[in-house]
Amino acid sequence: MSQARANIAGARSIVVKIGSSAVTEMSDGIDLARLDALADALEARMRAGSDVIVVSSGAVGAGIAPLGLKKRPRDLATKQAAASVGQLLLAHAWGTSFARYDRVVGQVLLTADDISNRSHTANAQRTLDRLRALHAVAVVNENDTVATNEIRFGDNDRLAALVAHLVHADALVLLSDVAGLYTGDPRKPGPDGQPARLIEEVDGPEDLDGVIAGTGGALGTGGMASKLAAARLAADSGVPVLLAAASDAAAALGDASVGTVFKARPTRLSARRFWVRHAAETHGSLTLDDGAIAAVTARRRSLLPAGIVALSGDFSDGDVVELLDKSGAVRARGVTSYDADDVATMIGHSTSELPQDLQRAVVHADDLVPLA
Ligand SMILES: Nc1ncnc2c1ncn2[C@@H]1O[C@H](COP(=O)(O)OP(=O)(O)O)[C@@H](O)[C@H]1O
Ligand SMILES: N[C@@H](CCC(=O)OP(=O)(O)O)C(=O)O
Repeated sequence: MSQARANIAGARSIVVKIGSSAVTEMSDGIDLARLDALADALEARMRAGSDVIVVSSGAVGAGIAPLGLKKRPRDLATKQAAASVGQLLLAHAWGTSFARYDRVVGQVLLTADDISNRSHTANAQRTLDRLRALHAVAVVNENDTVATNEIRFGDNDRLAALVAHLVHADALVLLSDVAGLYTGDPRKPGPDGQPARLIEEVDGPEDLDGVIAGTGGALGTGGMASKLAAARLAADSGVPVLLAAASDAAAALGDASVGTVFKARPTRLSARRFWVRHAAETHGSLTLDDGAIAAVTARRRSLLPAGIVALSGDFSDGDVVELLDKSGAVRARGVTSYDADDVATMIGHSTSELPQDLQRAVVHADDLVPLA
């Protein structure tokens, strides 16, 4: 067995994300038998000594049938209505299922703002820690009824990876309706007419060459692309990921012998750079000339005002901004040392031309993270 699988099998703290497709059915709502089987596997892992946090999707899926809807709604208001009905049922179902083991469940609903705002992050972290200390299992979901399109995590794969980072988990397990990552959408033949193949191990980006990450099922949100993005995010924080079928939960949470394993990067991003890269909300952008793009991405230099050609947004010093190239592509993110009004006066000037109080870099190299 590979080291990454052994690390997941032996992880002391683990975040387990359960997809909508694993716990809900379009016409019947929550599938209680499948949910019980998942709770059995989660309880077994806790009894074996691991701390487990569950991130459960399925609120929207669970609300579809009771509201008499025919399919997963697309518009935000109906999705939120379905989630408000479904979340209640989902939390109750988890509570009832874990009660078979006298295990208490705590519901934790988070918005992206809770993770990008440092004081909210600390509160969420404290709640999760205390639930663990009290032997209760946290069941986390996005707080769908207040999350608008602009401020959504987008999908629970991303939320689960951010939670894994937040609680310093040793492993992330994504349970879906598919056995793992395939070379292409397993529902379709590949471009060569051959069926897609299961990839057992992803050690780095080179193992994803040619892989087609397609859309999800009728109940899921992000499909395979969001799982790959989440695996990348987890790898950045040093957390290995196992992607497996929910029907294989006992093996996935036992010896990790099933599904696709994503190795974590050996050198993890510092907490601050991880926050800049993945978690922080951005408040504006700076457009850079080609020389400045090369300096900040390839040579890892600080951003000086001479390389800035334009700015947008009303940011304050300490905010995270996007650094764009001239085509508008986001090439890096970083913490600005000045507010937008100051940067506007500095654009294009060399440092020596500026007054003493404006002679620091606009974004210091330590606070700047290039995007691949
Ligand atoms: N390369 C791929 N490998 C595996 N599954 C894929 C791939 N491309 C697309 N998919 C689809 O993604 C689905 C899982 O995504 P999704 O429905 O969003 O799951 P969940 O509800 O568990 O988050 C699978 O059922 C599968 O059909
Ligand atoms: N918060 C939403 C999650 C949507 C979502 O990301 O679904 P999935 O792709 O199945 O993990 C819900 O509970 O329905």
